[in-house]
Amino acid sequence: MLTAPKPGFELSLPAPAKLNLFLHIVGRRPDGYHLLQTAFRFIDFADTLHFRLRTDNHIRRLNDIPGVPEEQDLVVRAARLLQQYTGCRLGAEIEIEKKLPMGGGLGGGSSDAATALLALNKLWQLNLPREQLQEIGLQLGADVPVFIFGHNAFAEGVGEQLQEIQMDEAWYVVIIPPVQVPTAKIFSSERLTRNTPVIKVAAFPDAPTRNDLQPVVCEQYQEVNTAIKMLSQFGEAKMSGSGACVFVELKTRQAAENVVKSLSLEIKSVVARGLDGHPLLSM
Ligand SMILES: C[C@@](CO)(OP(=O)(O)O)[C@H](O)COP(=O)(O)OP(=O)(O)OC[C@H]1O[C@@H](n2ccc(N)nc2=O)[C@H](O)[C@@H]1O
Ligand SMILES: Nc1ncnc2c1ncn2[C@@H]1O[C@H](COP(=O)(O)OP(=O)(O)O)[C@@H](O)[C@H]1O
Repeated sequence: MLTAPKPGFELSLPAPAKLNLFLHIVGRRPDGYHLLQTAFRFIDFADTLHFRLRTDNHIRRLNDIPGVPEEQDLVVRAARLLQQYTGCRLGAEIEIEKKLPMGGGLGGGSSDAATALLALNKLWQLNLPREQLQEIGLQLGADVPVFIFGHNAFAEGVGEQLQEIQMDEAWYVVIIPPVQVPTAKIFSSERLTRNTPVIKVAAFPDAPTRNDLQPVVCEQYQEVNTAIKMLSQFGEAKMSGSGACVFVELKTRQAAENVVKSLSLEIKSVVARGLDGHPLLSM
């Protein structure tokens, strides 16, 4: 998955999506953030980021992303935070080839930020260890650390306490409903249950699991409800994260492609392979 840099750039790197194979809300912190348990799996559906070194300290995003002003982009914020944290006086120009849906529950923005931290750590020759990059990443969002950790993981806390888990080969059909779900809105719902009993990591994947955010999202977004119903014909369909994307697991690529063929042409979907780890794990 690692490719030669695009001409004119020093580095071109993937930022893969994640699926939450389950997501239990087990409590709430005094600051309002939710304690959860989840299993993160990386898939081969990804954005691509291109990095060019600047010898001044400017950080520039080269392309427009509708709905995300440059200053709010998690990639730009990650780069600035890394500069602040290390005192580094170098800068970068960054192009983001966006494929992952926004507000999709696939962690696209978080993954872009994690790839930026890993890339700039190299480009600026900072040599920070991954654990330190994970701490910096956590300041940008609860989902950022796992993309730096790099292993498929069982996660606790707000998603930052990570244990590597091995996962079997699997293929996924992911439906991308035509809606964006704001994560904060779902977490603040009165209808959300916050008392699912804690499970042990060893209980996964055999223990019965679910996504506690799913009923709340399905109630508010009919498009997500419909996608779950459609995929339920083929297996246990679940929503990823706070939605809107919905997925079902299949054993082979062929089986996944057959599911896609049987869906109406109006339904936006992708077939993705479950990865053994993040493509930048060995970086
Ligand atoms: C739900 C999950 C599951 O992996 O994924 P997504 O649907 O976003 O992909 C994550 O927990 C999301 O992580 P992330 O998207 O990084 O969330 P953040 O930016 O940190 O938080 C956005 C908002 O969601 C709420 N939030 C988030 C995480 C958490 N454990 N408890 C919360 O209550 C907070 O209101 C926060 O202001
Ligand atoms: N580089 C980026 N890519 C996508 N979204 C970004 C980015 N930077 C900031 N955001 C903001 O983060 C929000 C959540 O995006 P994303 O992480 O892709 O979805 P989710 O959290 O549902 O998995 C977007 O709606 C957008 O406002």
